Amino acid sequence: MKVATVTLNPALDLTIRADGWRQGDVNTAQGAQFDAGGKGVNVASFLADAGMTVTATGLLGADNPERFEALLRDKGVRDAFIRVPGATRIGVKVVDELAQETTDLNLPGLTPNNEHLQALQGTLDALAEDHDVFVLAGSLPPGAPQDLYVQLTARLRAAGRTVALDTSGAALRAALQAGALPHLLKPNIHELKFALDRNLVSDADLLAAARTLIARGAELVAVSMGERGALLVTAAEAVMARPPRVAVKSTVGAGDAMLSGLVNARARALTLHDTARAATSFSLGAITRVGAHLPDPETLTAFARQVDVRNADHAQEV
Ligand SMILES: Nc1ncnc2c1ncn2[C@@H]1O[C@H](COP(=O)(O)OP(=O)(O)OP(=O)(O)O)[C@@H](O)[C@H]1O
Ligand SMILES: O=P(O)(O)OC[C@@]1(O)O[C@H](CO)[C@@H](O)[C@@H]1O
Repeated sequence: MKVATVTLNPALDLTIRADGWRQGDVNTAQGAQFDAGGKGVNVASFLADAGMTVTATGLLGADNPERFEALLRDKGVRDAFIRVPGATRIGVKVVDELAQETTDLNLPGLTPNNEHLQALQGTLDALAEDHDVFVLAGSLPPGAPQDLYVQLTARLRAAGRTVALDTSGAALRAALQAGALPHLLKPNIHELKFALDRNLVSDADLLAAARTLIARGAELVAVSMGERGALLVTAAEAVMARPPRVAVKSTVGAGDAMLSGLVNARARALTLHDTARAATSFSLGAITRVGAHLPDPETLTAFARQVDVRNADHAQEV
């Protein structure tokens, strides 16, 4: 199975470790590192670590592509990014390991023109010839139409391809209102509340919301809730996956790892219980290191064993 990830608004992530830092103070930091990032780039990196054949496309700034090129080369991911003038945005991530907190400062990104968007469409049409799954992930770049993911999803579905979507804000709202929903959706709970304009208070509310999306054509909806885990819903089943407590190095990419685990589990035709376990183990692997990399298979298996997965039809309040 071949997977293509689509990152329209990648980011060069600058992770700064500053234990005990305080907003508005002069703070001392322990260290910093740059990583090629953006949700689809992270998914490509996780899936390559899981042994899958991956192509990464999207829009990449021509002025600072080196770290992205190096990551894709090192992981054996095919680079099908369209270069656009300017530098890819920086995403600042301040990690406080003492407080176990990660703070994100995401810049807006480069503005593509019509030519870039048409070139992207051409690349996707070509990839749709022989790629089975398309992962559309991350925010839209400034100036892009809010229904861009709706258009891409409709076209890829019409070509018979499987589509997974993880986005936020107005782009997610548009995607959830569209006629053709993606097969796989992984919003976090805040993104889902905003997109549906509903105050989802209990597990029952969440389950009902996910089921409306399933009724409208999605095959799997995974609503992630940070350290509280994730609710996974299909037409036949619903499960709640609670992670164990771990020492977090950075929560950046936790959701991307979960999405990668869902895609990987689908390729392996796992049951929903095993999918929940595997996807959560990917997230645990991601948050126990900085950068979008999975640990060795033994560590992943050990994490998977520690995930508490139960039927969610009679779940407790979240
Ligand atoms: N602090 C934590 N402890 C244990 N597991 C966590 C923690 N944070 C996240 N996870 C795991 O990662 C999964 C995805 O996390 P989360 O809901 O934060 O995704 P997200 O908001 O999409 O993340 P991002 O946008 O940063 O990639 C959770 O369902 C959970 O299994
Ligand atoms: O602005 P977006 O696209 O919503 O999020 C961008 C981003 O926070 O997502 C990844 C983590 O999920 C990071 O690598 C990146 O900086």
